[in-house]
Amino acid sequence: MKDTATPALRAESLVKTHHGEGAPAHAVRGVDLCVRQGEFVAVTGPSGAGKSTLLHLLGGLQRPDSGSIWLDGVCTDGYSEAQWAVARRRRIGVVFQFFNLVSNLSVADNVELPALLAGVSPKRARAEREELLAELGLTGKERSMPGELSGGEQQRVALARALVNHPPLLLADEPAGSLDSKGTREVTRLLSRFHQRGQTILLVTHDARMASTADRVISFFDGRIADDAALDGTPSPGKGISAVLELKD
Ligand SMILES: Nc1ncnc2c1ncn2[C@@H]1O[C@H](COP(=O)(O)OP(=O)(O)OP(=O)(O)O)[C@@H](O)[C@H]1O
Repeated sequence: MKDTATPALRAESLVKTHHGEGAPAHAVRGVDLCVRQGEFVAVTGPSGAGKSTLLHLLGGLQRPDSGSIWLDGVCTDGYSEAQWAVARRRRIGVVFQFFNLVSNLSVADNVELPALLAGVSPKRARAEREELLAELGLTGKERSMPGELSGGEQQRVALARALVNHPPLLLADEPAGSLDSKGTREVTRLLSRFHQRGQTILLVTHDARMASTADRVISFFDGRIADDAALDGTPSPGKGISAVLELKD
């Protein structure tokens, strides 16, 4: 049985400084974070606050200068690239603003690829893909190439790809950042639907309506958590569902 007491994600004293051309950018300056199983957390904040860097650290796409990250209670200190790659295949789904689809693979192949890489049989990968594409309203698009789809459709394929291995945690960085308001509503509804089924989600977004569908909103400012709605002692108001119901076409 799933241990719901163990946080889906925990980070302690995370620090990351980028050394580029100019002055060092202190993107993450000591972040402690705990995300419960099944929680939907939105991270908001001004441009340059360090939100994307934080998500990259939590997904193992960049390494912290110091601090630790636990996935489902397992400490990732000392994880190799290969171990992070396995974690991203099995335990963390990642969706970014720009779809991250393989442009010369069909929709079907894009979605099945992570499953096949994780050792799932071709038959099961196909079944998972069919189920997800149907769920995301993409049946009939299997043979299309990413470049033949609208932005909203591409982002739904990216979601299918991120979720095909049923990762306990979904990290989404501005998943609707390149979409119009209709596409944003589509992605918002889908995230909410997956959350209602128990998916843990950590979402970075500039979109206030999208953030309002989460259980908890963290404001990130200058590399630090400036405000965390879960810290003020109020129980989660369950506003997520009502905010989604308010989203009209
Ligand atoms: N690879 C990098 N090399 C150098 N500096 C970087 C790098 N990535 C990010 N930075 C800097 O780190 C700081 C935080 O950037 P980050 O992208 O994490 O912020 P953000 O809150 O996600 O911004 P946005 O909302 O605009 O995407 C910024 O000053 C940025 O310029």
